[in-house]
Amino acid sequence: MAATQLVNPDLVKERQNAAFSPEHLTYFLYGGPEKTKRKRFLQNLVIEGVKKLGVKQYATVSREEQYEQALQKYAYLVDTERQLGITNSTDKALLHEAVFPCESFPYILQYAAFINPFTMLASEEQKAKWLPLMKNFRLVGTYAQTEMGHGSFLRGLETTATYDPSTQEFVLHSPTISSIKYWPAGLGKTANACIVMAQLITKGHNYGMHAFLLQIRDLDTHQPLSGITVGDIGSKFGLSANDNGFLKMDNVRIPRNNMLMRHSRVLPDGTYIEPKNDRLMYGGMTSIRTDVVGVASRRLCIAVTIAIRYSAVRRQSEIEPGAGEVQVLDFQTQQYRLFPQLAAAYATTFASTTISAFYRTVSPHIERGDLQELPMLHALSAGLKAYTSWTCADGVEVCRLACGGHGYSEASGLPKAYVDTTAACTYEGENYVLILQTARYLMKCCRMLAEGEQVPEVMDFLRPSTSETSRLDARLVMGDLIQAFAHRAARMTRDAAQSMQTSIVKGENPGQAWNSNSVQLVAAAKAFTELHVVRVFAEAVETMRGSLRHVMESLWRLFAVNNIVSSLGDFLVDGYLSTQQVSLLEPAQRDLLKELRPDAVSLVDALDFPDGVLDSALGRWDGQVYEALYDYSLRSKLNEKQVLDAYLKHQRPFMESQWKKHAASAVTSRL
Ligand SMILES: CCCCCCCC(=O)SCCNC(=O)CCNC(=O)[C@H](O)C(C)(C)COP(=O)(O)OP(=O)(O)OC[C@H]1O[C@@H](n2cnc3c(N)ncnc32)[C@H](O)[C@@H]1OP(=O)(O)O
Ligand SMILES: Cc1cc2nc3c(=O)[nH]c(=O)nc-3n(C[C@H](O)[C@H](O)[C@H](O)COP(=O)(O)OP(=O)(O)OC[C@H]3O[C@@H](n4cnc5c(N)ncnc54)[C@H](O)[C@@H]3O)c2cc1C
Repeated sequence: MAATQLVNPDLVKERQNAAFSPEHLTYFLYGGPEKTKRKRFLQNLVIEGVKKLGVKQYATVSREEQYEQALQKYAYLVDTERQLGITNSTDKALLHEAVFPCESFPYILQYAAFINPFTMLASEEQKAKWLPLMKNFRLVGTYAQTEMGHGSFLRGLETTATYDPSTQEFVLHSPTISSIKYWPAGLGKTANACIVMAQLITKGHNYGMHAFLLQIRDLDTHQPLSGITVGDIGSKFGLSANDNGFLKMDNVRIPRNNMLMRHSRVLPDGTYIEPKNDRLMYGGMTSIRTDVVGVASRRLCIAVTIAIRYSAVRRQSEIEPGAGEVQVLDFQTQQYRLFPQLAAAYATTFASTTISAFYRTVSPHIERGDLQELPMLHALSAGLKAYTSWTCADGVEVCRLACGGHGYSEASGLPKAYVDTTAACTYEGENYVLILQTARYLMKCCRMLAEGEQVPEVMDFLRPSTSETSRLDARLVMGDLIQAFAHRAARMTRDAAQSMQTSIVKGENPGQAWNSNSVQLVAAAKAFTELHVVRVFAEAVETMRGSLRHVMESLWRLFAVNNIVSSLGDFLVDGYLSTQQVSLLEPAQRDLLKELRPDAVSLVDALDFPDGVLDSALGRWDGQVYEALYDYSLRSKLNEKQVLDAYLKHQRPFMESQWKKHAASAVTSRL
């Protein structure tokens, strides 16, 4: 930040009073001083670069302009990446975040869900042929899986790819209205190609969902190809700059070699060669789910930075009559709403780092055909995607509400952060559907343990424990708190397994038993995922030292205590926590709020978002919120003219007609 920048005195004081060095925490988060320096260089570079493009603030332009600006910004982003020779995913993510702060963009799936799944599913020969075209944007693509009628239940997809051996082509077809591909990002207007997921039919047999590369538009004119009907699905709850699209295929013929043939193949005569494991087809989704954990977590980090800085600047009401108005952050209720979001922002940050690392470790094994860790990766990535997107979407909304009236203005940056985060609860697998996949894995581990088989180490919490009561006391020892989460997850998992068994004994088939116990199964899977998050947050804190360790341990404790208090029944039902132990928690929670209060602003400063990423009048580093809000309002499109055409067209005639009617009746009444 510029040294001469005029900073709100309350924020200056907050920063002076911190008990730890936020810079050290920033280094911890971004991998050390050098990497932090690089992060700042990259983000500031593109924030300045975008300003020079002359694009207008997201919230002040129409959907069509948002779309156009997003294309313009993306072209600038890719040029910059290429000029700087950037290829690693961390640098790329930082640049994307700075160019598209909490904003979607039409090319969002070019790498995430076009090039990546293609790389996983295509043969070496196919990669050699098409990857260069994809990487150089001759082919701009998306992932077309969801249909109007089916998104969750992939076996229900209706699009067919029927092999015709006489021409050695597949015929892609949308047989019904419900089979129209619907929702894929960038499909409406931007993509000229896509990966289409369709039911593969050869020699009269349906072999289930497979991936095909389909060109949908002419590479030069961009007109849709014959047999293709494609377009934008229309305005949505958010993500306005994205042209999520529909696609109808009317007997579109593609060469045999457009089926992605790394794992399964169709020979020229139509013979089907099976994959080693049909779950490999789902690999692309697992990769995106791990990314979504990070995306959601960054949104909450942004929201909590905005809300805490604003709460330190905003003064309203008195605590002691006559003593002057206080910073709203001094109200206990404000701390009670915001500090748990701050803790969750850090918790989900560490969860994201660890699931990405796990994915990077396991994916080369999967590539080599060793699928041993795949079920664990699937269960954990599905659970964390659901847990994090729920936690972060709810958290962003809490932050928005905690900013009072100004939180409702787009100038706060919070509405767009919310619509962007809540979308993550649905895309890449609806959260309930996904967390039930985690529950499926828990049930499998219970069975394995019952049969004396080995389970992965992370699932050891399911082994019967010697202690059925907690040792928790007023010191809130980290190990005791973690043990409480482990006990809850194990008990809820075993109870769900037991209920399933009871349903089966009563005569329900496995599907019915699953459905009649699914509320319990979801609760167990959430408890397991929360245990994981609590653990990885604790592991990160345990590597810290000194004053940083002290403050982060308090934040961790707040996360743990807050989550116990908000699901107290889970911990009390079997007497694991006593009422006496529980009675310690709420006072401890209040003490933690008080303890964290002086460090709150520095804890969000450490997240190190430049103003260009926050894109918020309320969350600015310098705290000059009223100037920024006023400036935003003056730039409203409605203020471009003093008297609008709409006044002449609708308002004045309406007022005149009302007045005339009223005057006439007044005259009549006088007669
Ligand atoms: C950054 C922003 C980007 C935004 C991009 C958004 C892009 C999108 O939204 S793309 C569309 C995403 N769509 C989805 O995620 C669809 C969700 N549905 C599914 O994944 C599946 O239909 C699912 C998993 C729910 C059920 O599949 P189904 O084959 O019926 O599974 P099911 O019978 O429950 O399980 C079969 C086996 O496969 C396993 N399995 C399922 N998925 C996976 C996977 N991804 N990896 C490994 N194993 C898997 C199950 O664990 C199960 O194993 P087991 O039999 O040993 O227990
Ligand atoms: C912003 C956005 C971007 C998207 N981008 C893409 C994209 O690029 N490519 C793409 O292919 N798709 C995309 N999608 C589609 C998305 O992946 C699906 O919408 C999502 O997987 C949910 O499927 P659905 O819409 O069929 O929901 P449904 O399954 O119809 O969900 C409706 C309700 O039924 C419940 N339900 C369904 N099945 C079960 C079950 N087995 N057990 C319990 N409850 C169940 C759900 O929990 C939910 O409450 C996008 C969606 C959005 C909103």
